[in-house]
Amino acid sequence: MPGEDGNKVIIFDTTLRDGELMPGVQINVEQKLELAQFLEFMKVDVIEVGYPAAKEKDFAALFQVAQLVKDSIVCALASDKLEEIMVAAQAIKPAAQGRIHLYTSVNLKERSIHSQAETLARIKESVTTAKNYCADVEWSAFDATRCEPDFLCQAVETACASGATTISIPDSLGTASPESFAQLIQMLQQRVREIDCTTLSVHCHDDLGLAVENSITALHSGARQIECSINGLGARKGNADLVTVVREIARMPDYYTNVNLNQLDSASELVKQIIEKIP
Ligand SMILES: CC(C)C(=O)C(=O)O
Repeated sequence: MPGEDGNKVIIFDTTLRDGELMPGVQINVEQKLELAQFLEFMKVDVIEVGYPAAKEKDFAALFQVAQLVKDSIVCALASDKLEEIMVAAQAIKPAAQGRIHLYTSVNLKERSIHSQAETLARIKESVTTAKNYCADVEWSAFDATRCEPDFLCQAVETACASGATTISIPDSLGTASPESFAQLIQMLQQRVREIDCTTLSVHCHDDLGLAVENSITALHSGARQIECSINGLGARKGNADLVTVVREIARMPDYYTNVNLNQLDSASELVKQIIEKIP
């Protein structure tokens, strides 16, 4: 991975985006602002604030967070549709450090050469377009753990060649085991040479209660960014819990994060209070 220090693990918080997909969770713009400022204060590296093309309030939240937050990267999610990329770019315009996070589903149900070629073309076009707006572009291989491995390699190669600076391998439905997830990450490291020029990220869901273990295991296979959320909020059973991930890494001799360990309990409490206020 690029950068001066290969042992640093980048902490990417998605409480404000994937966290809101947990049944019953809603976070309003003021609460997003409050939590984003706290995440910056505790030195989270990347804050994913929302999906602005899908939710109008996320556009407002992103635009305001982007004006206020200077030390963390402010990130907006978009699919590979060009209209969505433009909305994401507008939402993060005021950011001192902005990121556009793109995703494309790589688990193709119909495995025709035609649909594979179309998907690769969409990845190329979307990453290239996002790069015109923002130097920092993350690309996620949605449903990577259930994708055909040869096609996953081609998709990742395409995203790297088109200029993605971070490649994320999500276990979108939370079906992977630590062994199978580690093997997948190792396979990509071995077969896609260009991945070395990017930061390799993981995004694990907790359907089997393995999101933290899968994320930590991936570090040994070369991942250097972990996507997680405070109190593990996220779609269905949630994402890897940031508090646990950061504490686990702090106990490991080979890796470190920039996150202030003394603020973890307060962050957890703040999110609990926000959830309790939901009518
Ligand atoms: C959009 C992507 C990153 C996602 O949330 C997932 O794969 O679970």
